[in-house]
Amino acid sequence: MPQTTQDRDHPASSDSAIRLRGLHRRFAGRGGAGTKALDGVSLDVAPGEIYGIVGRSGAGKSTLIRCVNLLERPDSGEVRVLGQDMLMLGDRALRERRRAIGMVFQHFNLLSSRTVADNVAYPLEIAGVPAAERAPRVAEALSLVGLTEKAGAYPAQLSGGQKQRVGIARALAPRPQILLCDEATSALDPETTQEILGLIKRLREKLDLTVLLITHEMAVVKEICDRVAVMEAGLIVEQGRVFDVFTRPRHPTTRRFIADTIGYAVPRGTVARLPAPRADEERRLLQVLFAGPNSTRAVISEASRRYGLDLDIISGRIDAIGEEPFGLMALAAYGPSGRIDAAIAWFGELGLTVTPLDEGN
Ligand SMILES: Nc1ncnc2c1ncn2[C@@H]1O[C@H](COP(=O)(O)OP(=O)(O)OP(=O)(O)O)[C@@H](O)[C@H]1O
Repeated sequence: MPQTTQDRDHPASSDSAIRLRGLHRRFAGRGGAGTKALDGVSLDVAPGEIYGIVGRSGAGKSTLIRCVNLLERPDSGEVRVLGQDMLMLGDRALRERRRAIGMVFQHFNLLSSRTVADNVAYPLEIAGVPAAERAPRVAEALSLVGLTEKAGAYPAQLSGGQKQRVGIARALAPRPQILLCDEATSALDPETTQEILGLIKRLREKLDLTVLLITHEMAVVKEICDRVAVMEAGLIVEQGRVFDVFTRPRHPTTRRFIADTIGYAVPRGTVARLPAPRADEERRLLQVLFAGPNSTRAVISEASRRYGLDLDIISGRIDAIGEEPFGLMALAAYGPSGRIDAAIAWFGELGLTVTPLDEGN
């Protein structure tokens, strides 16, 4: 089955740090046809980028990210990491290759009986790194995450954010080129989430890492990712640069994710204070997202003149993704239904994104 994806800014796949092609993975179910966790997924992650995969529970995100280091084997498809065809590797070569791929987990997966330093040393022990070499590598990894002074502590003595720093240090100890983050901030409070995302961003710069992360939170993608893929039912339904996907979402699932993150419903009290529409007109609440050359308020007054509508600005704010700003405005549009539709279509032609808002959430 062809992949229903809408891709933008696809990098040259031969240069990809991670290249996935046509991945299928089905899990046997009780009696029935089973679950298609991956239904033909292709993806390219460029070296040095932070790439986010977002989707609701059950979309197939975990299965996909686990296919990159072959914790999960796809039934069919191609997995290339740093140019290496992973599915061709024997056990020993695969173990070696995995050292270039660090992984960070939602629930940290630390060994409670080991100190912080011994947790970080663990993957080096498994890899057979001699003890004399391990100590400086552990010190280096702990310094990168700012936890040098906790080397002798046990996981139970740490906060959630500190535990995740240990998880990251452990992933970095074998000096990987790629970091996989499986819902790395989902168990953390918002402030600690920001702290960990900031750390991942700094580590990417400092160590030239390529980061692939999965999350169910579009806010994480907005904060940290360069590009994003939206997954649903084992498929990527949309992918592209985060700014483009946020400001011009094409797939309904993406629109819902974006609305949850940046959209705002109009408070009930505000709606109650709006004038009622006349008998021959309709009132519709709209959110207009401005980005690029037409991001000016003049567009609103021109739409009002062109289509003979009253367009009341209820609220507005400027937001940004990375360094790129965009504007969000809530409008109450009054006029005949057909003319409101025509104005919405005209906004669309100008490249603005218009979304109906619920009255009174
Ligand atoms: N080992 C397994 N055995 C059977 N079914 C599985 C297995 N792993 C995943 N699945 C099923 O495959 C589908 C995709 O699961 P997956 O964990 O990849 O989704 P997800 O997007 O990561 O969701 P979540 O955020 O809840 O983990 C789900 O329907 C899940 O129940």
